[in-house]
Amino acid sequence: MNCAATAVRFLRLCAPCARTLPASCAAPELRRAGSRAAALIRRSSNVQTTMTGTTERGGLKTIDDLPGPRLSTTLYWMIFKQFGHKMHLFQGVQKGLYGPIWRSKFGPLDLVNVASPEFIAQVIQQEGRYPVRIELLHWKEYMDLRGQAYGLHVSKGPKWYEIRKVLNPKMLKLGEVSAFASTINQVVGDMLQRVELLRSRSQDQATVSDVAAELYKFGFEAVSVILFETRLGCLQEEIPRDTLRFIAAVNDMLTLSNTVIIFPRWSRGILPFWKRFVQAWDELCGIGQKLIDRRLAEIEAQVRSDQPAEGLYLTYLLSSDKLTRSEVYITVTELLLGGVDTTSNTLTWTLYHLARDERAQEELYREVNSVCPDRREPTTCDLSRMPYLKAVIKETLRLYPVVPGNGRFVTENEVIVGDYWFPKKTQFHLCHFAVCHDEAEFADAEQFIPERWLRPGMSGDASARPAPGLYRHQPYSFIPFGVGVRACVGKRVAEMEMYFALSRLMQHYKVQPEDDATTIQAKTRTLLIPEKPINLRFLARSELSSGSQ
Ligand code: HEM
Repeated sequence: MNCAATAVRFLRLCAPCARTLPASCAAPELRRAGSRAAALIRRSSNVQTTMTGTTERGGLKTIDDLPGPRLSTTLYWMIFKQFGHKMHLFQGVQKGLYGPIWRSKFGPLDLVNVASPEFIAQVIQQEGRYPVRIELLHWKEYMDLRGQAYGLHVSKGPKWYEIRKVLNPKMLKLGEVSAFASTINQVVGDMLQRVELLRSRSQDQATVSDVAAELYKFGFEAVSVILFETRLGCLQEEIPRDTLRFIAAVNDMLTLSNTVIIFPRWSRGILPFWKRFVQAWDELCGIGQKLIDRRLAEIEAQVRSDQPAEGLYLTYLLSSDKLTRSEVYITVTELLLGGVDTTSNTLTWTLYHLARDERAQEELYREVNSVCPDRREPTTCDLSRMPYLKAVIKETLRLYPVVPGNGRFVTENEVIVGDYWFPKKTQFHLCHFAVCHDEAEFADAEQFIPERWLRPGMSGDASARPAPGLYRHQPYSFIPFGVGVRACVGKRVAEMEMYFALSRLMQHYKVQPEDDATTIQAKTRTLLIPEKPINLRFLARSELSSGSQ
């Protein structure tokens, strides 16, 4: 994929104000670090705003003083060194060459890359009240073409915040999200049945091929059941035709989005991409709208017959009366876009590592089994007693931050990072992957060590391997769900899906690699995905000797 497209896709997912960090979005240590960074900026800044609102930059350097590759150098790395699909690794290479802040140009983008937790914290501190990740002008153009309302990705300023204010309470509050638990657990049950079916069909009665593709179906079904309050049948043996069309439309729109953004507007009549992009959006919105309208008709019928209209997220949105119908359509669609392959790829990488790390897998199994003996289905309350489970997911997100780079297009403020001054409308690229893999931030950074997320003594296993210093890291060195008011709105839902799915998979199966010798690398297609299919063996614990059950 073109490097500009890849960069754009990074930034699409990734986008606002540490000063207004809500409790739901950031851990206390993150907020403390945020205030430290703000104090640092205030102290070190010698920028003064004059009466006319212009800024004297004092002794600070500007964007033109930043080191960074020429376009020809970038192209050389992309094409000849084959970093086009390894943008996550490219962050580290460039950091090694230019230090923790550098400039790079990709197609239409002029990026300031920051790759240290301190600098990331400084950008976030100055991002303003209504942060933006990147301007998606082609999405806006589509919405204008169809006269549609703007959703989370196109709305700006207070309008964006109004939408977030409606979405947040039912998505980010732990207590509220628990209402989704039993529904998610049903979907997990279907996923387990599908694993059984696939095993039974495999030659060795154990292997599931392309685990990421299977978990994608799980991710799609799990988030859709909350958003549309309808089962789509993604995990059935025969996936319904409309569901297949829906899945294809999501893929097409996201893929074409990356192509369309890099071509100038005048090429739209000549090249086929814009037309196909519009078709994909039409299909996606059409199916989404149909699902929402169908559910709305059911709710209206319930209300007419004096039955309580109980539902999950859609009922809440429709009944909140704070969003127009058109805003509900687009918002639900955007939640779906953010919520499928993020969760599924994280789960895939988790299983991949556990399959190769018997000790960690057994530690996890022991924990799940001690909290929920005899394969009892875990509840949200049980999850709170599974620190190792959470540590395993965190460690996976550190090694494979599924959104490896985030973005901030800072429009409200001039920004100071280190001893550089940047004008308003500077596009920052926050190199999260590079930071997560930096030895200076994480001891044994390339190793899968869930214990680093446990406080000393939290793991039940005396032979666990944490070493002194393993537990410490700077809070902004690990922000897989982003940070601030613009952070991921689906974080709680994603965690719940992953915790239930992983704990129940562990209750039933011991996971092994199909082939020990093959390691599978990550590649970037916006998200960090496996470069080739991951096949795993799922050995039924009920058939194993009692020691490893
Ligand atoms: C492992 C799972 C997930 C990861 C790692 C993840 C990560 C992220 C990141 C890094 C951002 C950008 C945040 C920022 O700019 O500070 C984001 C935004 C977003 N995520 Fe997630 N996400 C995940 C799951 C989900 C799920 C399940 C949903 C939907 C239910 C979702 C919906 C969204 C939406 C709508 C945005 C844009 C929010 C806005 O711009 O206001 N995500 N996510």
